[in-house]
Amino acid sequence: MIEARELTKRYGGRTAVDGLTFTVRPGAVTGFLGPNGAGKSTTMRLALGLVRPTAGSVTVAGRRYSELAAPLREAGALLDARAVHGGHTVRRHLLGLARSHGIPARRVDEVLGAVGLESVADRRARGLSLGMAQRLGIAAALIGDPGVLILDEPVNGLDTEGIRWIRALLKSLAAEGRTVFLASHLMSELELTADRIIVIGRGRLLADTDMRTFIESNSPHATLLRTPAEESGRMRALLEARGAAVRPDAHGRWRVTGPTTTDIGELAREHRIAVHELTPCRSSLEEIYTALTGAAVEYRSTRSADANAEEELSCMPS
Ligand SMILES: Nc1ncnc2c1ncn2[C@@H]1O[C@H](COP(=O)(O)OP(=O)(O)OP(=O)(O)O)[C@@H](O)[C@H]1O
Repeated sequence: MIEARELTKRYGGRTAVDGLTFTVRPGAVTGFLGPNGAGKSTTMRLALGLVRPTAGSVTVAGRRYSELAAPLREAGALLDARAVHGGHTVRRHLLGLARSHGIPARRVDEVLGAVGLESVADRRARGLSLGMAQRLGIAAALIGDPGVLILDEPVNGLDTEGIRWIRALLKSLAAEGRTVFLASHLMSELELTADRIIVIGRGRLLADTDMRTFIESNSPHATLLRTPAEESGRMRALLEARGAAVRPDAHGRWRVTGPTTTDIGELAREHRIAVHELTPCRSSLEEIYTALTGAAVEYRSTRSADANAEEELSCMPS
């Protein structure tokens, strides 16, 4: 468990983290999202005792990180995969960590196996690809078999196989009852991996909810409908007579807002109109996130990427 209460960090006149209160619970992967400069890394550093809060508090496993008797056994972290002595071999790096924290050396082979780095155990860290360095960082985070994992962009540099691997790993760690706190810019990946989501912007909390609720409650109540061309005018009229808003989409379908998907299907059946497609809409995490954080983006280009945020959210099959 990670608990932040009114957590605040100021650097001079700049507020990086602004009164954040949230709880990251065990047994789930919690995604941590926010635009560049929103304060994610600072929050993670505060949780790991690397910076001190200006006000408020953050605890890991019920204590401030600095008060943990065996920190690596309580919380493992990956903040910067390249922050490793380049001259050390993979094995030596992990052995050093284990020895300095009273962790048995056999644990090194276990974590090397868990992250798939056995074959490069004797290679120097500076010769590793970014993807391998990420795996080494994850091995280091796991070395104390901790109940809490704090991972800042662990997917960076991983190829498709690596991304699938880390997704399965994080889900299995959460299923074992661990707390997994994961910052990532890869929305589609986070959507697949995280059970819960915490969104911040300019240091402030914007959302703290489970992923499904976040997507469902922020998605448009709309349905895509395709009928045979000769029936589409009649279908539209029937829908509009019931107060539905009906617009064509770019693929020759009606986008229907108002009635439920079930009601639309029943209406078509009642009037003996064939239905070739009936798709309830939901938005992607990325679209909802862009709309939510539009106002909280600190560094934006003049031709802003969120210029489209005002536009209607798209439709993906639920
Ligand atoms: N050591 C520091 N000294 C001064 N300002 C800092 C320091 N660390 C972070 N900041 C500032 O605090 C704010 C939050 O930065 P932080 O790195 O936590 O954001 P982030 O959400 O992790 O961003 P990114 O997605 O780009 O990694 C930024 O405005 C940053 O410039």
